[in-house]
Amino acid sequence: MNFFDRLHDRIRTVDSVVSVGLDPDQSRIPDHLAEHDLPRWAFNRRIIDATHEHAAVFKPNAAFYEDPDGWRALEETVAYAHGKGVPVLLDAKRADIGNTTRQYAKILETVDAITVNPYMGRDSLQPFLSNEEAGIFVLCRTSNPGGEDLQDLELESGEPVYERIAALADLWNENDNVGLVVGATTPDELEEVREIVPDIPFLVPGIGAQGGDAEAAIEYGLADGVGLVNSSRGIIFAGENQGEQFAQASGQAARRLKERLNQYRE
Ligand SMILES: O=C(O)c1cc(=O)[nH]c(=O)n1[C@@H]1O[C@H](COP(=O)(O)O)[C@@H](O)[C@H]1O
Repeated sequence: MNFFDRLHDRIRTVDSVVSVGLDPDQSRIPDHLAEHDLPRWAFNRRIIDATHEHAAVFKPNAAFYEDPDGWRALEETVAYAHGKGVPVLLDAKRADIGNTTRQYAKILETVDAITVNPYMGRDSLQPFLSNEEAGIFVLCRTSNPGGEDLQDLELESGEPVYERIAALADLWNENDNVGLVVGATTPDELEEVREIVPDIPFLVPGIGAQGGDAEAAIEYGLADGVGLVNSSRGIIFAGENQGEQFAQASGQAARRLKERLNQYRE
């Protein structure tokens, strides 16, 4: 079954478009978990237990797992999220020459969806795009301040680069498996990209810690009700100062974000 059909079902089941970002910064994991064999896994397991009822997906960012213990923690985390019935979107922002991307794309046997970087063009993404079952989220207009450095540059046609990426993503969407990443910190750009691609679901990061616009994230991020609004630190570290109760605060933060976003959903 196509990823976006599965996501549609998941969103309906939990009545939520919240993507819970699993970015377990080791310097912020509660002290009482430090003695655990894999503190990041111990942390994530408790976060998943507390938030899964509000999670349309879990989105681990690969940057937080790139060492041997991290890989094990990620493997456990993905399996556990799947055990709870929650799809996993790996935020890896991948792409390379085709021969290398063919290797990268094997991760889609383990996770349900991935973020990819369009900078190297279509052939660098083709092994991902060819996977009909997976969700492939192409970076379009990112939420960080430097997102404007390249993505806002005007082409000869007068359109900014991020709009061209959106138009290209539409062409790349032969398998109905492409999404776009557009940050909530630039609501005008969200609106513009939505006009170019009415039918493509967005992953909208930048809510919470980055201060993005939740209403715009829903108004423009969803296509036919399908899309994702991510918060990572705002959920997983909501109970940072609450010791062993930390996960309970994360559950409440996820539920509050769900309810806030649901006010704007039709
Ligand atoms: O691809 C992403 O998810 C992403 C794209 C983007 O434009 N901005 C952005 O913040 N992200 C990711 O979304 C998450 C945001 O985390 P918080 O700011 O803690 O909610 C991080 O994992 C970022 O790497």
